[in-house]
Amino acid sequence: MIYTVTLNPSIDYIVHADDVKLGELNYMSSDLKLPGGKGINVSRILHELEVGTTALGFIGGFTGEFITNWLSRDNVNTDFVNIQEDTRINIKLKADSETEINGKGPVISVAEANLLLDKVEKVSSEDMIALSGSMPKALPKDYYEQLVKRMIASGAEFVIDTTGDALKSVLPYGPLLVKPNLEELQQLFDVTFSKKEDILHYGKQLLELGAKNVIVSMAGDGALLFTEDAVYQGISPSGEVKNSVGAGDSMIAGFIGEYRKTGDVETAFKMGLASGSATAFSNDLAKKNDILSLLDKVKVTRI
Ligand SMILES: Nc1ncnc2c1ncn2[C@@H]1O[C@H](COP(=O)(O)OP(=O)(O)O)[C@@H](O)[C@H]1O
Ligand SMILES: O=P(O)(O)OC[C@H]1O[C@](O)(COP(=O)(O)O)[C@@H](O)[C@@H]1O
Repeated sequence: MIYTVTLNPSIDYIVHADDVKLGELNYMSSDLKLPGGKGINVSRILHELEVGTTALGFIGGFTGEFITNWLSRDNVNTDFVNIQEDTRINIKLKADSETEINGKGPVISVAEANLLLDKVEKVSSEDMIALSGSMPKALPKDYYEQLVKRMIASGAEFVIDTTGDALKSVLPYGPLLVKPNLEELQQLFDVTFSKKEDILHYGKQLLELGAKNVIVSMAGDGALLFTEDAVYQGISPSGEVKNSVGAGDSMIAGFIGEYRKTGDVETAFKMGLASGSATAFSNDLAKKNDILSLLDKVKVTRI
């Protein structure tokens, strides 16, 4: 079973507007509400790929109900901790350019936080856990580290997709995969890349700090995979981008789902690239057939 953990789920409110003028009344041309939050997206894609998954995390209020109803309608397993406050709403404004305004997230009580720690302790060595996304401010700064300590005691492997100090703090515990995008990698090391060698250098740094595999994702420019033995360059297929929200989460799901089946990082990387692009080319997250039809168009070379 692959468990995902989303500490700060969201309704992603996708708003299309042709011409937005700040300070004036604007009308939407169309809108769409989707369940969001990084771990939930990972679970939705794993389910599409027919990999057993259960989404864990904190969920609350009418917004939380929207998410649980959606997931239950799609038969995605969940085992959330129900919290007192409302799950957040993240605004994704698609006008001339794409603007995102993510909510801070609800307050989570100490008792609620402890319930999730107790849940992850019950995983077994056969399971994998994907920890994804930002933390609501109310949680202690070392909450991700607390989660990791509790679950690796069982021997389960974990992957983590978060940023900054929360990411740095769990690298020594040996995540199977971390997947910063270019911007997140620069922020993590407080640097600005000017050439490809910079990306290669800092990608390898993450291996040295403890990650077993690293993917640096670069949106339409594909991604780089760093393993113990080699570096691979992945080229994404081209296509019409409809909504790239969740492309990174889809990439993680594609990678870990395939890795569980084959144990082969290169094939897993291909599935990750196809899943990320298939989501970028869809309004919602990708469907299985969209992902599979892109697999042949993904190119991976050892560099
Ligand atoms: N415009 C695009 N065209 C083709 N593939 C894309 C595009 N945007 C994202 N992808 C695919 O999804 C992956 C993850 O996207 P990226 O935007 O880098 O992640 P994140 O959503 O975490 O910022 C990319 O490496 C690529 O494979
Ligand atoms: O937890 P964070 O970092 O605030 O991000 C949450 C947002 O990220 C998403 O999971 C999308 O992430 P990616 O585009 O990086 O795959 C949205 O569904 C959600 O609104």
